[in-house]
Order: sequence, then C-alpha cells, then structure tokens
Amino acid sequence: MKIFNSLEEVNGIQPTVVALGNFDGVHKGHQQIIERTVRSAQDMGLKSAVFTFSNHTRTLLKNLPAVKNILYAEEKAKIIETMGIDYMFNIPFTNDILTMSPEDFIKDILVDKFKIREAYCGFNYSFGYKAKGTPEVLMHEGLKHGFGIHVQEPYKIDNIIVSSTYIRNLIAEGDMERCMKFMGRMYSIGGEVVVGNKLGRTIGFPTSNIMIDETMATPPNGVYITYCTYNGVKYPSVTNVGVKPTVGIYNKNIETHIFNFDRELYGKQIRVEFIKRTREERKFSGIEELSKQIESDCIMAKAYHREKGSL
Ligand SMILES: Cc1cc2nc3c(=O)[nH]c(=O)nc-3n(C[C@H](O)[C@H](O)[C@H](O)COP(=O)(O)O)c2cc1C
Ligand SMILES: Nc1ncnc2c1ncn2[C@@H]1O[C@H](COP(=O)(O)OP(=O)(O)O)[C@@H](O)[C@H]1O
Repeated sequence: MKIFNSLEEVNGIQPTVVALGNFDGVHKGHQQIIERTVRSAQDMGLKSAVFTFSNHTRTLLKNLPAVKNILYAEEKAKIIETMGIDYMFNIPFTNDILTMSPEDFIKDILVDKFKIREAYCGFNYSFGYKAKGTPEVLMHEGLKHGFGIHVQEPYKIDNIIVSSTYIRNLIAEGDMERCMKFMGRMYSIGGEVVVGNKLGRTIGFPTSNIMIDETMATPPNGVYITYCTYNGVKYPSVTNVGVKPTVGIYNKNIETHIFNFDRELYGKQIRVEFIKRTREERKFSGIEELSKQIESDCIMAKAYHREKGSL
C-alpha cells in the first residue's frame, strides 16, 4: 500500500475507487465499506484507496473536546493495508480544506487529485465547509464529474449502529468482549517494555510493563485476561491496568504476566490484546494479600486460556 501524507505528494497515480471516512478503529461498519471498495476496484481494474485526515477534524473546530483515538495512524494504516487497499491518502486537515465548499472539495481533491471513478462512504459522511457536503451532494456532483457513489447503510449489531463513538465507550467501560464483537478485532495496546519496580519477579509474577498514552482511548484500571504478542508469537497472559495502589503511587500503565515464559523483554516491542476484564484494581493490605490475589487471577486466566486451547 502506498501512503500519501499530503496532497502535494499525490502525483502519477492510477484512477481510483475511494473509501471516504475517518475509519478510527476500522470497525465492522468500516470494514464493509473498505471490503466493497477493494472488490469494486478489482472488478473495474482500478486502484483501491482510502481517504482519511491525519489529524482529527474536530481539533480544528473550536469548542469541541479532543476525541481520544482508538488506533494510532500507523496501526490504522497497517490494518487497512491487510484488507488489500492500494493507496492511502492520509491528508492533514488544514484551514484551507476546512473552508472549502463541498463542490470545490470534490472537484479539486477527489476528481483532480485522486482521479476518483467510484466512491464509497457511510450514510453519515460529511465534508466541506460547515460540513455541508453530504452523500447527496456527492451523488449530484458525481453525475457531473462522471463518478459513482455508494452509500453504506447503517451497519448494526444487536440492533445498535456500529460506530467509533460506541466503541470508545465500550473501551472506557472495559467491555472488551463487546468491543471485539463490534470492532471485529480485539482491542490492543502496543509499546516498548519499560523498567518497573523490579518487584514482580520477587513475588513470583514478573510482568512486562508498557506506558499508557492517555490521549488514546484506554480501558479502565483492572485485571484482564489477555494475549501478549512478542516477536510474532502470541502468548497467553494476564494483565493489570492501573496505578498499583498497594505498592505506591504511579502513573497508569499496563503490565502483563506471560504464562510459561521466562525472558528479559526490556526495550522490546510487545502488543497486549484484551479479551475480558475480570476485576477492578484494588489496594491490598500488603504484598502478601496482593500475591494471593494475583495467584487466583492467574488461575482464572489460565483456565480461560486452557479452555480456548491457547495454553
Ligand atoms: C494479574 C495482576 C493483578 C494485579 N492486581 C493489582 C491490584 O489489584 N492492586 C495493586 O495494587 N497492584 C496490582 N497488580 C500490580 C502489582 O502491584 C505489580 O505487578 C507488582 O507491584 C510488581 O510491579 P513491578 O512490575 O513494577 O515490579 C497486579 C499485577 C498483576 C500481574
Ligand atoms: N513470565 C513473564 N511475563 C512477563 N514478563 C516477564 C516474564 N518473565 C520474565 N519477564 C521479564 O522480566 C522483567 C520483569 O520483571 P519484574 O520484576 O516485574 O520487573 P519490572 O518491575 O521492571 O517489570 C521484564 O523484563 C519482563 O520482560
């Protein structure tokens, strides 16, 4: 997949079928749009493309609180790439674009820059000055410029419309199983293993610690059944998200104890996938009580992994 990080970089491309949207989380609804885009491009001998803004459009619009993203731009690009997309237009949302009329946006960007032949978007896609651009405007302009437009109807699960906002709320509530159902993929956090208190190994539960980026959507403090991927291998693990109130005052981080594993991972990249939250993080009377609880957390997590055949 070729990624274009500005409009100026977009040159010498083949005609395209473009999926339009922010695609944060690349959830089940997004996947419908992207899959259709890929299929249609293959059928028509065109290139498939995704057009997103690299910064959240709300950050330029005043008085709107910053939205926490589900995925980093690189993670989003990787997922989209595996779905078979040829080009990703990852364009900064600037004041110039903000003030563009929907008609200019379509002509200058979609038609002239992206050589669009077909467009796929969600039922609530909006663009252009004061978000006046709608799927109806795209249809009207498409007739003029000779491209087709396909509007994805609301994609529902359990009669709820799948949306990035709904998924952000599921993450904030720690409902990882539902998150998996709506996103079509486990919620995960990746990062570099950092040094902790070096206490874990002394109580029999060494953990690999990674920092949490609070600008991103993060799960609440608590204990989770997880997988930990290191070096391309997926290991069953159990994870604490929180501030370790029993042993001191720390920044929120995540630490995962990998079953049947004994390797130093400082400085290495790991990714933790969240299956299920099992309890809240608590302040125990001391290390002894904490260790006993961690032991039963491990028993519960191991039983789950055994049942799933991953241990
Ligand atoms: C499964 C699991 C559950 C945990 N639950 C708690 C908890 O409820 N309260 C708490 O203060 N710390 C909890 N911890 C964090 C421990 O305090 C921490 O792992 C220990 O202090 C070692 O930290 P270190 O990695 O910085 O050496 C938990 C850790 C694990 C692995
Ligand atoms: N089973 C395991 N699960 C997770 N990390 C492990 C495991 N065995 C060894 N490690 C490694 O041991 C170190 C963690 O030990 P610990 O005493 O908890 O130190 P820290 O407080 O620095 O996390 C990390 O480098 C981690 O990668």
